[in-house]
Amino acid sequence: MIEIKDLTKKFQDFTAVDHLNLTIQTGEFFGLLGPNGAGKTTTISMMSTVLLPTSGQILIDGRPLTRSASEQKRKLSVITQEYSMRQDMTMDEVMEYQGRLYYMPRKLIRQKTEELLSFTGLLDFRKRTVRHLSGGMKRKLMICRALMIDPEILLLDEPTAGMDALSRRQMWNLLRKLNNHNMTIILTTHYMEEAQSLCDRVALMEKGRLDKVDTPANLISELGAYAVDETSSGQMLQSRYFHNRAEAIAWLAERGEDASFRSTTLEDVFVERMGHHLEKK
Ligand SMILES: Nc1ncnc2c1ncn2[C@@H]1O[C@H](COP(=O)(O)OP(=O)(O)OP(=O)(O)O)[C@@H](O)[C@H]1O
Repeated sequence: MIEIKDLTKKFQDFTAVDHLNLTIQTGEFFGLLGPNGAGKTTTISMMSTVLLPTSGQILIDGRPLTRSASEQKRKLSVITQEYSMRQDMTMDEVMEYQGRLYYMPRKLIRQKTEELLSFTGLLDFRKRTVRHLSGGMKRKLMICRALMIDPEILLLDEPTAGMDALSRRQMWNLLRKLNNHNMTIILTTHYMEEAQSLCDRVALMEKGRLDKVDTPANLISELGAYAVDETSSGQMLQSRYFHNRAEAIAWLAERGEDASFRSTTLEDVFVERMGHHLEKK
């Protein structure tokens, strides 16, 4: 279990993360969502101890996470937005280098490399250098590298940013597989469809503060699970949300041609909640 308690990060006078409180259960698939600058990456960076909190703390299984808490740190692996890998190394070499960093025996390094590259569908490309990998393959390789030390918790900062729809879905399947092996996964994403499809619960952040934490289904049902989009001359005007299907259909009938009916999505929740906050600026 991960407990984030009153976690705050200031950069000089600017507060990037403001008294954040969250509890994430073991085996949970958890999403950190929020507009640009909400504090998601800063939160992930504190969870990986790359950044130190200004105040507050993070507990892993009840014990404080600090830079020197090697037992707690070993439970976590982080995958950042940057491809922090040497371009001239092959996949095999990247994995071997990682294993050696953690003083793993050679035999175990070879065995885990085989196992992980096969698990992620990269085995056929193991002799390729990083320079010659596609963006999606590089991200998968970063996951393999992060899994080398058998972490219990995987932190991913925008794991599918810039990926095409097919590669994104492959990545989703891979993350689901890992989560099914009881790995706790925490990711940040700007893709609401991704969060809705993968996450057990999501936290909506805005300006460093927590706005709401819940399951995507609860957030959607709170807004109203039935949506009617109102249009005029093919232009989208606004969406209305209904808790009751019959009411939504009645409204649709009233609007005639200038409306369409659909299910509400997490993206609607995001736009409604975050748009509201922006208007208050
Ligand atoms: N090293 C730093 N020094 C000063 N300000 C910083 C630093 N790192 C982040 N910030 C600021 O903190 C705020 C939160 O940044 P963060 O990168 O955590 O946001 P984010 O939610 O991950 O955004 P995005 O979705 O754009 O990646 C931003 O306003 C950012 O400019």
